[in-house]
Amino acid sequence: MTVHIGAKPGQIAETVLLPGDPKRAEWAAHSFLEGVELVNDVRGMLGYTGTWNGHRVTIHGSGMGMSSLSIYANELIRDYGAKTLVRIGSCGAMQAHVALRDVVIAMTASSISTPSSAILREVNFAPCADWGLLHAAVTAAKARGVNPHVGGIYSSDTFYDERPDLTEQMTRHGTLAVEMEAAELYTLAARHGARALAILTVSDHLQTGEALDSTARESSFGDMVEIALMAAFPE
Ligand SMILES: O=P(O)(O)O[C@H]1O[C@H](CO)[C@@H](O)[C@H]1O
Ligand SMILES: O=c1cc[nH]c(=O)[nH]1
Repeated sequence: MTVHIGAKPGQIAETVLLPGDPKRAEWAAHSFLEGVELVNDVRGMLGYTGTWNGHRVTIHGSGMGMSSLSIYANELIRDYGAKTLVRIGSCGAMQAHVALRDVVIAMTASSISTPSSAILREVNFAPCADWGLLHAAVTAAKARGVNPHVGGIYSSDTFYDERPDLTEQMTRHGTLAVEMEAAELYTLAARHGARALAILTVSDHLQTGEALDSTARESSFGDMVEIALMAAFPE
């Protein structure tokens, strides 16, 4: 047990899918895994372990924002031995050619700062996805008939952003979408020798103002979960 995860040693798999929303962890575990066991509910942050095609997988909420993700990713990697961490999140599209329900795979994630900035100090570290996972996710998406957008995203510290100039600059520099966790996940994985990837589904659009309702969000997230599992365990 750790401060924030009640699982016993051995109850967390080496491969962990990390949605921000603990309820998405519950839904994905029961929809895609077999032999599902609840392994954490400390603070309502649900984590489940089961199998997918015979492979052990944990699906565990990360909470919203890099500070929350940092707590769970640190404990999962350092205390439970997680080696592959795939974020399965929602995001806001920043480009006209990225549409609602599209899948975005983050090659890299820009940020203003992350919880790791204090360690990295003057270095503008470039957090990047694990190449093997990224390649496998693109292959998996295409095999499912999904054409993902692959490129840079922005990991924001705020959901209610009051810097339209910043959004404008990120958009101008080709950033595909905004979310709130990937930059710190990639940085922590790099520090601890783990593999990480963020696969996102577009839930709203910054340019058009369109947004999925909560039911549509759930039904649109299935592709993302399957792509994450196929990328973690390629044939
Ligand atoms: O849907 P999740 O995975 O929570 O991801 C996005 O949604 C939350 C904001 O609503 C932030 O956590 C952001 O990164
Ligand atoms: O962080 C997020 C997630 C979805 N949509 C946004 O605009 N921001």
